[in-house]
Amino acid sequence: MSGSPAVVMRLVASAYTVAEKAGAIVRKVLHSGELGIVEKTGANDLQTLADRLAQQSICASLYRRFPKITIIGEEDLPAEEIKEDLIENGHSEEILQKTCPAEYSGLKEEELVVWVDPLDGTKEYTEASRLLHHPTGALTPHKGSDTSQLHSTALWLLDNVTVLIGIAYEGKAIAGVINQPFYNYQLGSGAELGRTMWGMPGLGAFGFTLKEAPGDRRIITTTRSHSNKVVTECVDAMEPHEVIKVGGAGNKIIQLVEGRASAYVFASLGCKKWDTCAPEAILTAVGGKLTDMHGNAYRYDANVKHMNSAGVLATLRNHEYYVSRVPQSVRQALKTD
Ligand SMILES: Nc1ncnc2c1ncn2[C@@H]1O[C@H](COP(=O)(O)O)[C@@H](O)[C@H]1OP(=O)(O)O
Ligand SMILES: [Mg+2]
Ligand SMILES: [Mg+2]
Ligand SMILES: [Mg+2]
Repeated sequence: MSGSPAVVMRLVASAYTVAEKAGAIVRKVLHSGELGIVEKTGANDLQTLADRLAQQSICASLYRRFPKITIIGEEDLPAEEIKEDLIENGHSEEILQKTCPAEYSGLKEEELVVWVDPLDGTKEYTEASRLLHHPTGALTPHKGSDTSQLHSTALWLLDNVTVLIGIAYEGKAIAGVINQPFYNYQLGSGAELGRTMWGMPGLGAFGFTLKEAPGDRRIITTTRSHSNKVVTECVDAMEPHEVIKVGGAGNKIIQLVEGRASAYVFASLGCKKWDTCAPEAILTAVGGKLTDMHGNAYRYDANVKHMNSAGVLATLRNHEYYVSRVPQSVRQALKTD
């Protein structure tokens, strides 16, 4: 490679390190026990101090380096001076060494739209915190006790949490970074927590080992905290061998690419563009697909509606099968934009 790296590669390289910093903020707020929870539209739509700080950190850090990009973050925050210790100036040297796919090498800052979900799986994050900071002391569990059980549940919930930074060009998700702040929780105290995955269609996906779910089983991953009758009806229509209910859109895409699930099915509104942009880029980079329940692609232009009104259907393989199983009643309930 000659000359300076392509703008989009520099942006992904920065987003990688910025997502790591956001992940560290998410861990720190959890340990403080002071979550500062705010209800947005209701009890299942929450915002915490971690969502706020992580978004401020991500947006301010990226804008400092790339002043002309458009960033759309989940949280509505007042414009204010960001504390310097929230700024991340680093980047991943490894990403800068990669060759940018030719079609993206000439993209300009002002053509890129960045979709930021500072904390995906907020509901699970707050539930985990409640368990960990339970008066019976689940933070310091004794083996075999009830608190040990609470502790395990809390850690399992925390594994649902991710930080999502997606990059779009001409309405398409062309790069994505996912940080999973509590990855490796099974290794116990003292283990270094967190990992970062990233991907770009045409270049590949990194930070995990791609694995396909068993071809002879339909394992459906779906919502844990935003279910309703239509959601359940649609999962049942897939004739699943197994259903896994977990939190977070990022987390469910990780399950697809690591072979724990064959399809992510969410026949409801609720997920927004920042939930799906980064996951879609990584999934597409390994040959998968993310669409609405009709099999139509979502667009990520700066001016699109934020809500993914026609649901989310994502697979690594056999997308058409799952689209074909969506019941007529669901198709009618969820119209393509
Ligand atoms: N009804 C809803 N209200 C608010 N956010 C939702 C809703 N449904 C889904 N989401 C967002 O999509 C993610 C995936 O959904 P689910 O966990 O239910 O499968 C959630 O973690 C949440 O993102 P976030 O946690 O960033 O607010
Ligand atoms: Mg939210
Ligand atoms: Mg989210
Ligand atoms: Mg969020």
